[in-house]
Amino acid sequence: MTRSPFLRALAGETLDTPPIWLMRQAGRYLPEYREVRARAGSFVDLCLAPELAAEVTLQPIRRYGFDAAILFADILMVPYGLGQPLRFETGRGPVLEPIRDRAAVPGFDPDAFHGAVGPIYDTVARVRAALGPETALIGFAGSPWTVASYMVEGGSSRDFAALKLWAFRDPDGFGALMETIVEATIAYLDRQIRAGAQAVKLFDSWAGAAPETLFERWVVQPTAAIVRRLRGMHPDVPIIGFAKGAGALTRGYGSATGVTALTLDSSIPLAMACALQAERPVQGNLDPIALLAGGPALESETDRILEALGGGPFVFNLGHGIVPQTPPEHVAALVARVRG
Ligand SMILES: Cc1c2[nH]c(c1CCC(=O)O)Cc1[nH]c(c(CCC(=O)O)c1C)Cc1[nH]c(c(CCC(=O)O)c1C)Cc1[nH]c(c(C)c1CCC(=O)O)C2
Repeated sequence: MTRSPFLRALAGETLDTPPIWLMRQAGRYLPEYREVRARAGSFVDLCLAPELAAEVTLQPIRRYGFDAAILFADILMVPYGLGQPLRFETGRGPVLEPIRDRAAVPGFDPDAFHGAVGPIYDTVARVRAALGPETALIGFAGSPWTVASYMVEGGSSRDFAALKLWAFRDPDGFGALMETIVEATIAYLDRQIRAGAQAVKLFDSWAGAAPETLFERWVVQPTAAIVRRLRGMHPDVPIIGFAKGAGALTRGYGSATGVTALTLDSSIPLAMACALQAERPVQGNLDPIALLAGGPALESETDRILEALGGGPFVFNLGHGIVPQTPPEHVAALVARVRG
């Protein structure tokens, strides 16, 4: 089977037209998503309903012909699978019962975990069966540091004080939590790959909250452990790392973790992106607000990125997720611009 453009770029090929997909390409900016969402019950219910989750995964592929689909689920399905109560409140985001000491750390029980999140593997299989060979399917999980941030803070956070206090004061106890998350994440991604995911992405959305010492110990090392073990099981499946907000620490992140490719957020200057691209394929990094703006600003921002990174192994993407207010026509205009 000829590989899709997306997988070719991740294998290090430079393509005449870079493949494109967008973070949060399935979501509230699409009327057809809002329609399914309204009849799904809760957001967690939607993530666990294979027919509906497959449908919303495919919606942006039908509309725009993106080069990759990303499984519709959430990074917080790992805490859910570990038995931590989870709900999403409108206007507030995720709400979890915080875990803040070693006594509260759950162990990893594979049967209970896969029993709870098993429908997600069905979604993967359904989506893979519905896609043509030219469209790749990406599986994903959060990186342990970011997943831990929600488990410890009990939701989104501004300063990550509870997370960092625990990591600084009690590295052994915090390490027990990280160990559980690492084991669950490996098992979860292994099952996504076996169900049909052809690449996986590790989202470390809050990597930028960690100072250098915590970054090395709790962002890099757990990610490296996941990469090493998954690669042993699935040597040909590319693994994309996304250490959002890591700034200058992004330089060492690729080689220290062993990820195949890097997603770059919009704060990474293109000169630095080019230097990183000399070592591994890169993906990014249009500002989602430029996509919201549309018009000449969107065109010039897009062209700068294409000029800087189009001459090497590259996947066009945003530097973070599409914002819900984005007009769907702006996405169509972006795809047309990238495909020339
Ligand atoms: C940090 C994080 C989360 N989830 C995710 C991350 C990492 C990427 C990032 O930094 O954004 C990853 C994620 N979340 C979702 C996907 C699905 C696939 C896709 O990208 O299209 C993916 C890959 C769906 C979702 N996950 C969520 C929605 C919106 C919920 C809804 O439709 O009601 C979607 C489509 C909810 C969610 N999920 C999360 C939060 C903080 C929220 C609330 C904020 C918000 O509402 O945007 C946690």
